[in-house]
Amino acid sequence: MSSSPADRPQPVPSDTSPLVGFFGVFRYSRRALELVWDTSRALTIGLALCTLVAGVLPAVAAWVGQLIVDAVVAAMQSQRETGDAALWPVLRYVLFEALVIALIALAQRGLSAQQSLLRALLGQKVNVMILEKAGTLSLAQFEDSELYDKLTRARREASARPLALVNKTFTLAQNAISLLSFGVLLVQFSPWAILILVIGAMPVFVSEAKFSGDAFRLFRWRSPQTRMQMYLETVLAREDSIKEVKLFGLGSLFLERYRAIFDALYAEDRRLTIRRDTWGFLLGLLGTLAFYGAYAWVVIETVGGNLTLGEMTMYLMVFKQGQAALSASLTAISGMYEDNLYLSNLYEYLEQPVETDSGTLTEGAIPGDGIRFEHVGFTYPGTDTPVLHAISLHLQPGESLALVGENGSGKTTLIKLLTRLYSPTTGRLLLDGSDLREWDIQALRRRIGVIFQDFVRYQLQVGENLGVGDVDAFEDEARWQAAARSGLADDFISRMTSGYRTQLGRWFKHGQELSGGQWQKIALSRAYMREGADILVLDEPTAAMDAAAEAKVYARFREHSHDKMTILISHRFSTVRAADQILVIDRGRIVEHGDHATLLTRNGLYAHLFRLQAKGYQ
Ligand SMILES: Nc1ncnc2c1ncn2[C@@H]1O[C@H](COP(=O)(O)OP(=O)(O)OP(=O)(O)O)[C@@H](O)[C@H]1O
Repeated sequence: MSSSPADRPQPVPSDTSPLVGFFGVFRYSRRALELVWDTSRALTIGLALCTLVAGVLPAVAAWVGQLIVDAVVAAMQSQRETGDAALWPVLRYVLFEALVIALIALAQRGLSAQQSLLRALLGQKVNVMILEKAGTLSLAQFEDSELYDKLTRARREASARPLALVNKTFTLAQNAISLLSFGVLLVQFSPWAILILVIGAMPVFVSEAKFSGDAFRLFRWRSPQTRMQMYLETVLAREDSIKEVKLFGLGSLFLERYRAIFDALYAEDRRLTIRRDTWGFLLGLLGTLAFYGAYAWVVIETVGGNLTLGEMTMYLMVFKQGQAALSASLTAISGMYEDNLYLSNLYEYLEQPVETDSGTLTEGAIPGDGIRFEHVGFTYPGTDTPVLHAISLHLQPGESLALVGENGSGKTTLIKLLTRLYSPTTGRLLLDGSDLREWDIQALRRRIGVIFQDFVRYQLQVGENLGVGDVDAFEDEARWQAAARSGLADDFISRMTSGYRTQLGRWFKHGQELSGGQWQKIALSRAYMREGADILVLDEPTAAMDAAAEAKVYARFREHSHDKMTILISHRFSTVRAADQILVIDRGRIVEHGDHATLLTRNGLYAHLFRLQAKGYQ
């Protein structure tokens, strides 16, 4: 299993005291409540009201129960003494109790109806928050495995967790209200009875708090394993990886690894569950013992004539329901730890600091100066080895630049710096005389049309796959067609069943798949959608095309780019040789720089590689 530093279990705050742990369950309740409040005030108020009603009414029902029994006893006595007893005084209490029970049912229905409405609204709200935040993160942040982990976990449980936490907080409140109102009734019997009940319940509370804390820590600690499980699920069940999984027979190997991770996690879970439930049961017995001790006390007092039958009925009901309320509270508390874990993850993700795009320039200090790299060096975040060293170059409008170098020499990285996906670690990069960092990021990106080797194959319509190249013309059919003509894609698109409206990819009905070369033509056309761009960057755009298509692509490219700056990355010297400047990069350094003729006469690395490839074609 991978064990990069980011994957290692993170140190966990050691708030091991059970009480600190206990109050920890409320850490995110306030924030969850705010979130729910922002989502729908009416539903939140409704939820709170129903909680209150459902919390108080059980005690009222118990009290009415007492009134019924006492009224029955009085009526029986009057029947015995006078041979007549009025029924209404008894029946009105029965009616009242029926009303109270109906109200409890109404409150509970109200709770579940409002909860399901809130769940839908909240799921949508949290998902939008997560995705909006994703739009503000830098590429480097996306590549940070820990942040990515937070993002995926936040998305997986977006709809359920915040509401679950609010529900459990409310359940706890409801049960606390019930317990309090039971207490009000019970205190008339004896304050000692309450004390006995509270003391009896304490041990199980403490143990629940301790084990829930352990579970919380366990969840956090095992996050890398869970992530690996999620990854294996994706590889085993996604159409883009299934081809290799089948051909290499990886299915059982990966499934085995998936099972092994589960087994290890399950063993830990089982140990914790057994310990938690054994202790829960033993300590719970203490509580039960206290309850039934108090129960026996009430019975003895009634037999001794100190309590009426009605009071006895009420107290017994209070004890029974009190115990139920207590165990519901415990269940809520242990579930709240898990919800807290989710919310801490969600908020850590949402509060991730974003790099501010400080620049505001929409025009450079020296318009027409072009692109300048001045001693640019770069090290990827989270690594120590520089991948670019002291790169300097100047590209003017109308000029073309080709980058040549072995795999991993740093060509794509250079483009990532130019497009400000990253900023240089040393040196600076200028466009029209102004540092890229001073440019307004949108203005800068409008000027650049780029296709990376790993361009995206959107599962959208063909036309939309072109339209993404310029969001302002996303739906503009005339622009799609013009771009497709420039990218040599119009031919095959017009032969497709629904032309530009054909759905691509296999995820949706009637989706069609394209060949590798056809996809590249789509990507190329996408770059041509950027009509305002005067910097065109093609990172190995023709690797999957046949030779005739490639020759045509470059002829068209040159037509388009006579007044633009073009940067081309290619391993094919037949395309590289036409560039005005050729930069040969080796392990992040410029080793040769010049045009084709100059570099051949220098007889260096370029000449060597060129001849090697030419020989291959003979
Ligand atoms: N996101 C990243 N994080 C860390 N290191 C990276 C990242 N992307 C690339 N690298 C490293 O940077 C170096 C340069 O990679 P780059 O993609 O720029 O090479 P390239 O010249 O474009 O290669 P190729 O010809 O294979 O496309 C490589 O050593 C690579 O391992």
